[in-house]
Parts: sequence; structure tokens; C-alpha cells
Amino acid sequence: MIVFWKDPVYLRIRKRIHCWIHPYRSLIIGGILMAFISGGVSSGVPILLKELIDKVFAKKDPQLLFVLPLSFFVLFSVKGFTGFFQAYLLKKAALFMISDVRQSLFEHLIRMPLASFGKEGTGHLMSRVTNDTYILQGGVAEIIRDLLRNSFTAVGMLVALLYIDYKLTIFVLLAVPLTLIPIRKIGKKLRMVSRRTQESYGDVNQHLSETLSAIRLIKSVASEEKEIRQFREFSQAYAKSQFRSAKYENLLSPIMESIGALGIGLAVWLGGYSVIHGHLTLGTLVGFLTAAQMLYQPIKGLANSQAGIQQSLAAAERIAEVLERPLEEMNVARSGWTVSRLEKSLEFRNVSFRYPVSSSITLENISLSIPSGDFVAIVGPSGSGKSTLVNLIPLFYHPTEGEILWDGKNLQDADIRSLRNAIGMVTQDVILMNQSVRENLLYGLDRPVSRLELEEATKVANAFGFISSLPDGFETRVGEKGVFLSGGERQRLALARVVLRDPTLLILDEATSALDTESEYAIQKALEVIMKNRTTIVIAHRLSTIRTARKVYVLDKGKIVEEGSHEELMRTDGGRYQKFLNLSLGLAPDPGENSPKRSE
Ligand SMILES: Nc1ncnc2c1ncn2[C@@H]1O[C@H](COP(=O)(O)OP(=O)(O)OP(=O)(O)O)[C@@H](O)[C@H]1O
Repeated sequence: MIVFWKDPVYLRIRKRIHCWIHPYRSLIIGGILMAFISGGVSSGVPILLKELIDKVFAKKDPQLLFVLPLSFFVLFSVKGFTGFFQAYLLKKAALFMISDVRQSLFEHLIRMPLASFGKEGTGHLMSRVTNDTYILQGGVAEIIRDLLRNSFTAVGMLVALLYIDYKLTIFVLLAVPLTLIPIRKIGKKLRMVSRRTQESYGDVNQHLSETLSAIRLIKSVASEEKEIRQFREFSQAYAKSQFRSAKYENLLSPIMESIGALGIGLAVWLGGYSVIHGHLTLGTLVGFLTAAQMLYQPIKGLANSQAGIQQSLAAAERIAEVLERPLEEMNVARSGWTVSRLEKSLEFRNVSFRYPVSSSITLENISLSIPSGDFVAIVGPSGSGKSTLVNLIPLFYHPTEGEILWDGKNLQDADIRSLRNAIGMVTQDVILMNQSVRENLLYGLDRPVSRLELEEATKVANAFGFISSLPDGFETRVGEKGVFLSGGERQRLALARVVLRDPTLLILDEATSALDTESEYAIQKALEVIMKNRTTIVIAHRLSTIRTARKVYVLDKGKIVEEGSHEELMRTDGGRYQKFLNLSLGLAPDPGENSPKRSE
């Protein structure tokens, strides 16, 4: 009747659903057994009623007057307790099964490559982990419970009906096929509406997470009213979807009720006629009508489960969609060569790159070689591809063409975990967790770190002073994304984190935002120490950095257009480097000294 096992969505994700269920099969089998007993026992009620009327009241059998009430008591007790254990076992299975699903969703999300994020908002992804699993959990618990209990009760009642009067039963059952038409039609509608409702919830969640994370921007441009209006639109669209869903869900009930009443009406008419003409005892008719009434309830319940099934299938489909997305290579079984200290060089050989969503090429035929222990700067106009270039080294993205060689070995075949451990990256927007300073410093480190080492590292990064002045020192929480700290302090924390990780390759994206002179000086000093004995690549925005680099690569529109030391490049008349300095740093070349006029 409710043929979800023939549903194309179910068929597509059947294997996955079976994997989810597998660990809880004993609980589920226990629940099925309880449902079977509960359903079977229910069928005894109308039979007992028939016996009570025909034998106790009509034939006045005093012995049965004692046995039958006792049987009622036993029957209802068994029915009640088996019902309880069935609910207990199945609820337990559903709750823990969905916890597993939630866990695998989270694991999958966190293991997806960077390129998979960004297209769809965080809020949408979050709603799949929270809302879709919640719907699936409710659905699974109720579906298994109701579907089983109602199916078994319906079968039990059918047996009772056939036992009491099989001719009347066949007559009454003629109404049953009528129920299939609305169930099918409304079921289909419900699936579509459920999916839309869940997507709508994703919009609400997305808007919420986006506005909360951009709250500074919203306030700075006074756009609260616009965001409130937009949220109302999403929220109302969600409510409308939910309302449509509820409409279809509740529509099944009156339809089923009318069809049920038709069946019972037929039974009353035919049964009453037979009793009047002496073909049927009163007890048989009362027992039959009781059983018919008791059959009608689970059938109505089965029809109502359709709503839960459709909502759960829509949720399971959305969950499966995420689980089917490819994982980042380091998270699938792959054994590459282990990246260790950079001994000879890091080389880009004819590397080109295009972002999956982009129609144009971002990096074109990049070739460069950085000897171990060297310090190079990458400069170029905004959007020229500097960040993209350095993001290819830890394989956040893979080159579309060409190769990156680490001591002559292709990074494409490297073990990504060891590669990332060998690299220390400090970006402009330092990412901190809403945890203590200490926890942030140790984040991602899988070795014990003594208090002394921690202090030493923060001293090297020029961070010890400000950490000591925080209310709880190393135990001070830094707030969401480190909001309780200044930009310079966040940068120095990130540098201390790098010191503790002791990477062989350091990649720095110099802050463009104006740090105060003190912070800048503190960071500069820290860097001098940290860069010793490491290979360093800096996306440079400050002349002081550019001048100290051994080699400068000038990037423009994804190509290396010039390379050489600052002095060499300054000697190139009318070169791109000079133009870049003029434009971005507002400097004019000094022909006498081959160095900029403005001091850094
Ligand atoms: N995740 C992404 N998906 C698609 N395109 C991107 C992505 N990141 C950057 N781009 C595009 O690639 C080009 C190079 O960007 P990139 O961030 O590497 O430049 P950049 O030189 O570091 O700029 P800036 O100095 O402003 O940080 C830009 O045109 C940008 O729009």
C-alpha cells in the first residue's frame, strides 16, 4: 500500500539507507517482534467481544463470565507493554542511527576539498546537518513505529474479521482500493513540497549565518532594515512551504475517514440486515464492527505515515547528495610520498590554473624555482593571482596544467597531510577559534608542548608581552574569529603558531591593512627570527619586505612578467615592477640610487 521501497529516490539511496540501519538491526528486529505481538494481540479484542455477547450474555455461561474479563485484562496489558517496548527499541535505534548520519555528514563536509565550498552557502550546508537529519530522525522513529504497528494491527484485525465473518469482510474490503488513489496522489505532492520546505529552511539558515558573520559590515553601512526585510521574505516563504506541506498532510485524514465510514456503513447495513433476518448473531455483528473500527484506525495511520515517509525521503535525498560529493584526496585512501624538509628547491614547472567556476585562466604557464632557505617576494596588482599561486603549494587547489616539484618530486603524488605539516601559512585574515590563546596556539599540533616552549614561541613572535597583559594570560578566550584581539595581535598569534609548528616552508600574505607602527615593527622583528633557516615566500605589500627579498617575482594577469632582485628590477627602464611600485605604493623611482624616494 505504501510502496516507498519502489520509489525511485529510495531505490537510488537504498544501499546507503541499509548501511545506516545495519548497526541497529537487532534493536529494529526486537521492535518488529514487539509490533507483531502487539498487532496480533489486538485481534483478540473483537473476538473476545463476540464471545462475550454470544456466550456470556446470550447463553448465560457463568464460567466464561470470569474467564473473558481476565482475558481482556491480559490482552490489553500485553498489548500495552509490547507497544511500550516497541517504541523504546525503535526510538533508540532511530536516535543513534541519525546521530551516525549526522556524524558522517559532518565528517564528509570537513573532508571535502576547499573548491567544493563557496558555491553553496554555509547556512545551506548547516541546514543539511541539522534540519534534514532532524526531519529524518522524526520520520524514521515514527515511520518504523507506526508503519509496523499499524501494519501488524491491520493484519491482525483482518484475521479477526475473516474469523468472525469472512463474507462480510470481503464486502467491506471493497472500499479499500479506493484509499490507494488519494494516498498516491497526495504522496507525490508531499515529496515535492517537503523538498521545497527543506530548501526554504536552508535559505533562512543561510541568511541568518551570513548576516551574523557580516554584522560589522551591515552596521557600518546601516543596512539593518534591508536585512530584516529580506529575512522576513525567506522566513515567510518557509512558513508558506510548511503550510502547504501541512495542508497535504492533513488532507489525507478526512479522505481516509470518509472512505472508512463508507466501509463501516456497508458493514452496518449488510450486517444489520443479516441480524434482523436471523442469519447473524448480535455478538458477531458487534465483534465485526469493533474489528472493522479497529482496522480502520491503523489504515488511517498508514495513510498518515505517507507524509512522514515523503518528508524523510526528501531529507535522506538531500543528505545523500552531500555524501556523494567527492572528498579531498588526503581523506580518501591514498598513499603518496611523505614530504619532509625542503633540501634543494621548490619548483613550479609550466603551471597553469583555472578555478572550476571560472571561465578564464587565473595562472598561465608559471615557471619559477625557489632554492631551499631562500626568501622570495611575489608582487603584483590586485587580482593578478598571487594568493592563487601560493594556494597551489599546499594543494588547496590542483594545477590544471604543469607540475609543482618539491626537491624534484611531483607534489601531485605527495601525501597531503605531510605536505601541509611542512608548510606554515600566515594569511591576511588570521583565522582564530573562539577558544583560549593557548588552545589557538596549539591548534592542529599533535605533540605535547611545555609551558616553557609555548612562552618561547610567543616571545619569538613578539606576542608574549600582549598575551601576558590579557586578563587570563594564555587562558584568555579570544572571542569569535579572535574579535577580542587587534589585527596586529592576531597576526602575532598566527606567527607564534607557525613557530610551534616549525615548518620548512613559510608562506606569508602580508597584511595590507594599516597596522599601527608598533604592531608592524613587532611583526617585522618576529619575522626576521622566524624566517631564519626556512624557505620563505611572501606576498609582499611593503617596500621593506620587497627590498630584503633575494628575488622578486612580478605577477600580472596570471603571468610572471618580471623577476629579479629589487635593485635589478629598478634598473629595468620602464619595467612593470617600477610601474607597480608607482601605482600601488605611490613611489617614484630614484634614477640616482635605483631605489624608491619614499623611505619605508
Ligand atoms: N575561489 C575562487 N573561485 C573563483 N575565482 C577566484 C577564486 N579566488 C580568486 N579568484 C579569482 O582569481 C583571480 C586571482 O585572485 P587572487 O586572489 O589570486 O589575486 P591576488 O593577486 O592575490 O589579489 P589580492 O592582492 O587582491 O589579494 C581573481 O580574478 C579572482 O577573482
